Amino acid sequence: MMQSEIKPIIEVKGVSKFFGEKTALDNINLSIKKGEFVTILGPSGCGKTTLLRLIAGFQTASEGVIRIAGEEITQTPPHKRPVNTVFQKYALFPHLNVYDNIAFGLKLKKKPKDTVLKKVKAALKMVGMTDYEYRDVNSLSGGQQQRVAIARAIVNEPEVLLLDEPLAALDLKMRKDMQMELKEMHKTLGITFVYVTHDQEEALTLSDTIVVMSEGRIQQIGTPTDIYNEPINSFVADFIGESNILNGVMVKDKLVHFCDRDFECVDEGFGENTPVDVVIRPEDLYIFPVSDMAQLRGTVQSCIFKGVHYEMVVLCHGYEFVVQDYHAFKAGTEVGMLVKPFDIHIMKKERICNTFEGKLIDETHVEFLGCEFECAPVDLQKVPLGDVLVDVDFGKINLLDNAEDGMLTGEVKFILYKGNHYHLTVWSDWDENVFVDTNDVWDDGDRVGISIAPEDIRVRVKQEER
Ligand SMILES: Nc1ncnc2c1ncn2[C@@H]1O[C@H](COP(=O)(O)OP(=O)(O)OP(=O)(O)O)[C@@H](O)[C@H]1O
Repeated sequence: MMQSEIKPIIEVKGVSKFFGEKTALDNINLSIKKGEFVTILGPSGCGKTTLLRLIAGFQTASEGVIRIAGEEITQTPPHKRPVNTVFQKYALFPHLNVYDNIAFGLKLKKKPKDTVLKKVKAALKMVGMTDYEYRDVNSLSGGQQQRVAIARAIVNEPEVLLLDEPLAALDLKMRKDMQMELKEMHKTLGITFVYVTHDQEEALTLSDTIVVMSEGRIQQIGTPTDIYNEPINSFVADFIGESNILNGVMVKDKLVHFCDRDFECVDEGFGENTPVDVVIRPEDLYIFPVSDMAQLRGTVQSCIFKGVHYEMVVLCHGYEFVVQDYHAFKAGTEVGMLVKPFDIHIMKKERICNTFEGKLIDETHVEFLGCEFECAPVDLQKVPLGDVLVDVDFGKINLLDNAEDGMLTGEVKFILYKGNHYHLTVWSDWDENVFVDTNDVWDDGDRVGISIAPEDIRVRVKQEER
């Protein structure tokens, strides 16, 4: 059957979830095909567990519709949905042995004893735990307990298996083994797996389709290769594997400028002289002793062995490039670098400065982000009092160690290193993102004060929306 002919088993349409003021999910649209292995991937707090819980029925959507196998189940309780969930914590009954844990659901449904026996044995075989049926679950290792949890979920023959970071509590070796086994199980069972993880490598290894989420929204849906090779924006590029992400300017079709020179690339349709993000994977930079062939010349800052390859940081035109190669170039070495047009990925910038909705109060005061800011005098003939837009450049937002010293406060949520500076997303306590370019080093989760000088606040007319 053609891929496109396969009916969706799960349809999520316009789904949002609010917890009080907090938007955990914002207009999610997702269609999952029968038999697919779909991974929902994203950093902590992006809403992936909430989405899974809505599909499972442990929580209800604030807006939108969820269908499973063609039936609307938005308000259907969990036990009436054709799904089973495996959680990160094994959630086994400690007073029951392995057999009784797995048989629990079947016994509840009053299935005949010999059917229960047959099904439990088959499930145990599937997870590689034959002969463990009479063991006390407390005597099992973490990995074995998780296998029992999976057996308990699949014994009910659900149409969809939901897995919420099921391997997160296991050590690295066990996790890798279990990943392979899960993939095998998926193939053998032929049912749909919806898998939640924050581990990009796990997502790339396991999935047919990856759904990348950030801040309650879907950023990109695609196959692992699509997502890795053609990330849609710098967030996805950074989240999926390591990348060099630089500010550049698309000069014209197939020509991009960064690091003080033009590079041929394959991208088109960005217009002329358009600011863009340029993404180059560390393995796509060729590094060699400096020669005329070099497009970029730089000095190696550090070189560490990573097991198979070396990872080097090369300082070049004030930008730090991460380069991976099988050959080591020692710190201090002058090197040349080359990148093929095909390996330069161009991404549209989602924004080039902060734009906030605000209210002009008088000639020198404007309200936005929940505060009243002093601004440079505004010509009231051109910009009347009332609703306005306020632009502030990324580099003109000051972050302060002492949160109380700011005009408002926030939390550093996402850090992107752009070769010669950091681009931060700060979630303000006014529940709006503030984007900041800085050379200072901040950590994810840092509480900060935010201040803006009056001369850096640009007020403009808010165009009537059509
Ligand atoms: N019951 C709740 N009440 C209030 N806020 C909640 C509740 N559940 C989740 N949230 C908030 O919704 C957002 C999304 O949470 P969710 O658990 O779905 O994220 P996640 O991507 O699964 O993160 P993690 O990997 O850390 O579990 C978070 O900001 C979280 O604090």
